[in-house]
Amino acid sequence: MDTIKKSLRHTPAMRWLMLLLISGLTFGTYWFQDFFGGLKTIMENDMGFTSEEFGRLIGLTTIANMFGMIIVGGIILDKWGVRMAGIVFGGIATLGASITALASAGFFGEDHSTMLNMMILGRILFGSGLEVVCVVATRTAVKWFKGYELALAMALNMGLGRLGSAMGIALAPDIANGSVPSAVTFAATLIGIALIMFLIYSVFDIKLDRQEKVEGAEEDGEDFKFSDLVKLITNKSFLFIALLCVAFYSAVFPFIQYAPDILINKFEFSILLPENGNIELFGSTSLGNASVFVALYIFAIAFAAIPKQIKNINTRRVYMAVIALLFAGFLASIWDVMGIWLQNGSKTAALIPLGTIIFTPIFGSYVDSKGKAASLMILGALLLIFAHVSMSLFNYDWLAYLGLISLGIAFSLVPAAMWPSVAKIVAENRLGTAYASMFTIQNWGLGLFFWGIGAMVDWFNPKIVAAKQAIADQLHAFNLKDNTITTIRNGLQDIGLASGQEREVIQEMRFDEISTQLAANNSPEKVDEVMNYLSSLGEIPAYDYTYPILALVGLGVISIYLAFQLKKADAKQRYGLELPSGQTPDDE
Ligand SMILES: C[C@H](N)C(=O)N[C@@H](CCCCN)C(=O)O
Repeated sequence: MDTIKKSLRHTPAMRWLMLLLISGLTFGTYWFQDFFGGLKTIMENDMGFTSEEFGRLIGLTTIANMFGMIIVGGIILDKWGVRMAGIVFGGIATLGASITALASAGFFGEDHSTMLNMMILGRILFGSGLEVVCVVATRTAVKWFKGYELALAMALNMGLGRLGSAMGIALAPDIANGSVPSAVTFAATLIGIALIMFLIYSVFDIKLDRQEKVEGAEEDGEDFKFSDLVKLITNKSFLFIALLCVAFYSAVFPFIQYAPDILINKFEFSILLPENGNIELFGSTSLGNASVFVALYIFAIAFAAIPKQIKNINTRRVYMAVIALLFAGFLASIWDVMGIWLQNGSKTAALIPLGTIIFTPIFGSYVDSKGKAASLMILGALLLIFAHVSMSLFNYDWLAYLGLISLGIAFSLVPAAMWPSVAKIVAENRLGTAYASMFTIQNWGLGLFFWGIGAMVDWFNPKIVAAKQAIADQLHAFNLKDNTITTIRNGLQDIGLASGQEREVIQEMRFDEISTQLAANNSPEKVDEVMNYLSSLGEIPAYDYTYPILALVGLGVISIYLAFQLKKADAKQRYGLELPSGQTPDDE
């Protein structure tokens, strides 16, 4: 007993401090993975990106993982332990993020292709660290929390990842303020800070290792083995769940990247928040807006993850009532601003990852106590189809909100049912191989759809793409500060007279209205601002997203087929996916 008392991880404050230190990497990498989603319009206006180039930048982030980086990372993790793996792969992610930031600021050259290619190089490096860093964080949580509040620690860590995604998407346009490099540099700095936090963690990790050796504790070894892989892929249930993982996540993560742009183009949501849509804290609107997300995260955890820790039922009820009251007060205080946020592309899209923080632990508890995992995956796939159909084939705001809510529920439901099911299908000593191979093929699907959706947007909207580029090029050619509204208008009229694909769109423009509006808006000085005005006036038509989203409906249909096949295979192979946690069909 004496030795147990001496180990750092047996002190609650130490465990939670360690969780905070390691979760920085989860938060920072998820932010960096997703924040470009909030910047797509600004990247088009300010940097001349097409949707295909945007998709290529995001899609190629997965390339190292497609070709086995997760497997290599897993092997290194097993050989070197969490400390070294975290430092090496966190370092690679930080280096990649820094290169992306420098490239976006024109450090390697200011021409479009140099910027794009160097940003891609940075993202490839970042992606090489990304997935392994997430596994490191999970393994580290196990190392410190096994025998203690492991489920809560994992929920908090995953929740911080989702919070990173949500804040990245929602706040990137505010941080950029019309200039992409500021937002990229901010995102890269977050990973840098997270790496420093991990280095501080490492000092405690060394100490724990010394202490735990005294206790004789070992890390749980889940090495990747090719012989295990062969056994896994001949198992029908595993095959169906792995393919479901590819199809489902490919319909969700890429959609989230494009969701702000879809809401802006298809449902006419705002690109930037109007002044009265900002919340101020200590004189800063970025801080104020960010604080809303942090508060929502705290409420989500308080509702979904903490009650399980309270054993006394009466205490739990009082606790829930107090949290509900506080939440109602908080909502009332931001009610008006929320109305404006729900009309803004990036703020609304950010609610999808944010919602999962509350719903995933709730569905996770349901799966633990009642089972029905395979049926819930079928339900999740159905919700996914509804979400994408409602946003591709229809044009109603209320239906889009319903679609987004369904997507948020599906995004909480399927992972909550899927990941514990893998643990039922696969023996514990093969779990490392199972997750590594699932993540590897998942990255093929993600890469294809991140890139493919952008390519499809360009493919189905050639005239709008050409017109946007011609207008942005013309505006960049001016020094807006030195030009009058009349010069801008005449310049736009000139390209309207030119030949080319863009001609049709530009000739439709109502130039008098453009001048009046630009003048009324205090003669904007940034290309991005002028482009946004033109879009808000309807002078630049919106992209048609129908077919790109319909492709995701196809993934939903594949998901539902796979979920049914999984249920059938489970009935034969008797893994008990429909049973509560800890029960097997033989117990019945
Ligand atoms: C993209 C990444 N490979 C992924 O699948 N992330 C999952 C979390 C998986 C956690 C498994 N214990 C996600 O839902 O973000």
